[in-house]
Formats: sequence, C-alpha cells, structure tokens
Amino acid sequence: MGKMQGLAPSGVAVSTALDHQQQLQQQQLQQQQQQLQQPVVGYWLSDKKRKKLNFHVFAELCRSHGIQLVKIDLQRDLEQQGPFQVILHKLTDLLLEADQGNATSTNLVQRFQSYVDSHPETMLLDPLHAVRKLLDRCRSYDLIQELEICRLERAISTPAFVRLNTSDPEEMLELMRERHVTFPFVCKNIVAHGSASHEMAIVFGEAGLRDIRPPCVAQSFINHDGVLHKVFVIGDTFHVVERPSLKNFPAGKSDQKTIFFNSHDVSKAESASHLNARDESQTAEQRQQLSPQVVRRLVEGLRETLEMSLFGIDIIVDRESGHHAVIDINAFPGYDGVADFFPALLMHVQGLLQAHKPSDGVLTNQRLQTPNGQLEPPTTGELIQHHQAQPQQLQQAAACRDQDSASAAGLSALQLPRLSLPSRPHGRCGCTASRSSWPVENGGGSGASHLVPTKRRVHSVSVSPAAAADIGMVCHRVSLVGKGSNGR
Ligand SMILES: Nc1ncnc2c1ncn2[C@@H]1O[C@H](COP(=O)(O)OP(=O)(O)OP(=O)(O)O)[C@@H](O)[C@H]1O
Ligand SMILES: O=P(O)(O)O[C@H]1[C@H](O)[C@H](O)[C@H](OP(=O)(O)O)[C@@H](OP(=O)(O)O)[C@@H]1O
Repeated sequence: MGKMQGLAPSGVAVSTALDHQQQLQQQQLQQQQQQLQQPVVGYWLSDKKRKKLNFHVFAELCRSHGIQLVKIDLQRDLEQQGPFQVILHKLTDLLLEADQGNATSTNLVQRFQSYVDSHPETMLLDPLHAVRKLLDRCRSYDLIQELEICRLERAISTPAFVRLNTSDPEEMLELMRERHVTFPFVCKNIVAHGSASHEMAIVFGEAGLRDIRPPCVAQSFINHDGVLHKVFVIGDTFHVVERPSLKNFPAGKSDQKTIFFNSHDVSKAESASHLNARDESQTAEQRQQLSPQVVRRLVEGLRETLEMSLFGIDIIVDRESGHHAVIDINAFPGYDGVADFFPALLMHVQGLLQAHKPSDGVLTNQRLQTPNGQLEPPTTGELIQHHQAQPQQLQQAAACRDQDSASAAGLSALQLPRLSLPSRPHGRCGCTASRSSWPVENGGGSGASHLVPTKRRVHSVSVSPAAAADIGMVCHRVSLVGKGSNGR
C-alpha cells in the first residue's frame, strides 16, 4: 500500500478515515443500485408550465415513492438520458412548430419519436399521434361528433361549427347555412393550442363577418348562464371544476358590434370581466345541471377514441334545453382547481408501472417478451391502485402543490391498496376505458366533493352527492369570492 498522506502516529485516524471512505463508497454503490432498480419517469414540459405546476413538488412526491423523475433535454441524445419506463410530456408547441415547417422542431420531434419507437417498453403520456388529433379544432369537434354518446344517444354534442377558409361574406353565410351555424357565433383559431389560439371573437350579424380573419372556425354560441365545466382527466380518474364563462347573449342576428376577447380572460378561476356576468335570475336548483352520467360516458368514449390519459374537456350546458355541449378538448391542461392532481398523476404512473412490471417483481428496463418477441400486453384484471387518501391528505398534496418547500411526506404514508378492474389498458398510453371508483366525500351543499380550497371563487357544484358518488366523479368546488376555507 502506498505511503498514506497525513499518517497519524496512532494510525487510528487514518484507518477511521479509510473506514469512513469505504462506508461512503458502499453507500454510494447501494444508492446507485437502488436507483438502478427504481423506475425512471422522464418528462418534458415548457419552463412556463413546469413553474406554473410547481412540478418540483411532483418530483419530490415521486422520489418519496421510489420513482426517479428526470427532466428530458430534447437537445441531447435520449439514449444517454434514459432508459425511461414512462415519459410525461406536453410537446404541443413543438408539434405545432414542426407541422408548420420549422426544421429544428421537426428534427427534435423526429428524434423524440424515434426514441419512443425503439423503446416499446416506454409508456408515453400521451402518444404524439393522439396529441396531434387535438391540435386542430375542427378535427377535435369531428371526433366528438363521431362518439357513440353523440351520434346515437345525442346526449351530448359539440355546437354546430364550420371551417371558414374564405373572407367573402356571402360565401361565409353559405357555409354557415350548410352547417346550421347561427348568429351569434364564436370565431376561433383553427389551431387549438398555444398562446395564439386563445384570441377569439363573438360575431352577432353579417356586418361582423368583415371583422374576422379566416382561416378560422365559426361555432354557434350557446347560452349557458356563464358557467363552464372543466373536466380534467388523469388516467382512470376525472375531476370536474366549475369556472366562470361567457354570459348569455340574445339569440339570433343583431347589429351588435363584434366582441373580441381572450379565452384566458373569461374562463379562468379568477376571471371577472364584463363578459362574465352570471345570470343570477335563477337559483342553483333552477339552473341546468351537469349530468354525471353523461360526463362519465363522454370521458370513457374520449379515452377510447383519443388513447390518451391526460386531457381536459370543456363542457357548457344549454340553459334552455339542458343539452351538454363540448366546446374544447385540451392535451395536458393546467389542472388548475384539481388540488390532488399530483397524487392522482402519481397513482396513474404507479398503475402503469405496476401493470407493466415483470413477474419477478423487479422493475427493469426489459419488458416481458412473448416467444415472438412481442410485448406481453397487460392482462385483464390488471391492478390499478385505488386512492384511499383522506381529504386532509389530499389537502396536504394541494398545499404541497402550492408551496415551494412543502414536503410530500404526508403522502408517503398513503397506503394504496389494490383493486382489480375489468379493464385493459391501452397499448402504449396505458389508459383504460374503465371508470374510476374514486371516493367522493360528501362536501355538503348541493355538490358532493372534497371542498378544495383554492385561491378564489367557489361555485357549489350542481351535482347530487349520490350521482357523483355513483360514477366516482370527483367534484371540486372553487371559491366564489375571496379565499378558500384555508384562507389561501
Ligand atoms: N360555442 C360556444 N358557446 C358559448 N360560449 C363559448 C362557445 N365556445 C367557447 N365559448 C366561451 O369561450 C371560452 C373559450 O372557448 P374555448 O374553450 O374554445 O377556448 P380555448 O382557448 O381553447 O380555451 P382553453 O383555455 O381551454 O384552451 C369558453 O370558456 C366559453 O366561455
Ligand atoms: O385552466 P385550464 O387548465 O383549462 O387552462 C389550460 C388551457 O385549457 C389549455 O390547455 C392551455 O394549453 P394550450 O391550449 O396549449 O395553451 C393550458 O396552458 P398550459 O401552458 O398550462 O399548457 C392552460 O393551462
């Protein structure tokens, strides 16, 4: 052994130092081995979205449940960053840039897709081909119309719409007539995602046709008493959050001037523009109610059709007929108002990892291979985890999501017993068409819900506790005025 620097006369100090160094190396080796055993979830979100979601809290929650959450650098070789069991992403902006011809974005999308193609064991939330369906509004609306619950049962639909590619008012009127689009109508961008997509207009008559710039979508305006229902889907669960929305307008043609607005000014929890005047002439009981059964069927239908597990559906209810209308579908929305988003997201990821875990119980990068080398599809009755969290634990998660330094330890004690469900996850995104059996706490009042204190606005959700519990729908209340119950 070479001369030891700093050899103390006793030699004890040095041997202690050696022991200490060996212990450190042993610990590092054990940590590396543990990490090698831990599943790795990669993610890519824009900096803005990552900060808005406080995604570092989700990373902490994953870490406390033995899952490594790794931020993917699209500029570097993904092979050097993986292997990933699951990848979470919102690449909509990149996809849009690539589709609009941006060479750099095209290259990044191609590299990402080729990684995914060469790693069938990696579950993508959500598959790029599925997300692309939601980038074009008309395509989204067509997709809604093709759902069985719309086509056959007419329980829900999307308001009459037409793609306007011409700036000739007469041609516009003809196209509107063909598709039964009526005045007033909402004029929206064809592109459904990205900051530019939220600029809109309400057109009240033929004179207003000169105010819009095709290509765009004209969609009949539905009076809905200024209440928007945001349905946030996370794997096998969905959460309904009420939001302010556009006020009612007189039906039919008028010479009212075109109103221009940004959707983020009228449908956020804190929106309080002159366009948001809520019709207070009706009591909550008189107001048209959201049907939990219709929502559940819609969610199931969209999960099947989209093959996605992280999306949002915007629903308004016609104040006259009570008919439900889907006006928007979003990939990986903001989940604002869903206090237990992170626990639900973790549960979904854990369910995917569990459903694809090799029989020896050790998570490796290798997947079960059938003799012909195909991936073993998850079997029926695959386990998913039923979240038995008590509201206060979910509140902790909510607090975690809103506080930078909060620990998610309160959730680490969560026992996630397993339930089998008669459903089969989709191939790659892992979502299933089954309904969740999410416990619904009777929050009193007209709506059953975890009273989720948020920064603002509470509407009592107009869903009966029994109905909501029946379908496992989580209804969130958001405070009407001022602060939620915890003063936030
Ligand atoms: N057909 C309609 N009838 C009545 N109001 C509508 C209609 N379409 C949209 N709105 C109103 O305009 C708002 C924005 O519409 P939409 O959800 O299509 O925009 P968006 O920018 O895609 O929204 P998001 O913020 O969810 O991305 C809705 O929240 C609702 O208040
Ligand atoms: O209040 P929500 O969660 O509905 O707001 C979403 C919005 O619905 C869209 O999903 C936005 O995505 P884009 O359409 O791509 O702009 C979300 O923006 P993001 O930056 O969070 O993705 C809003 O949060």
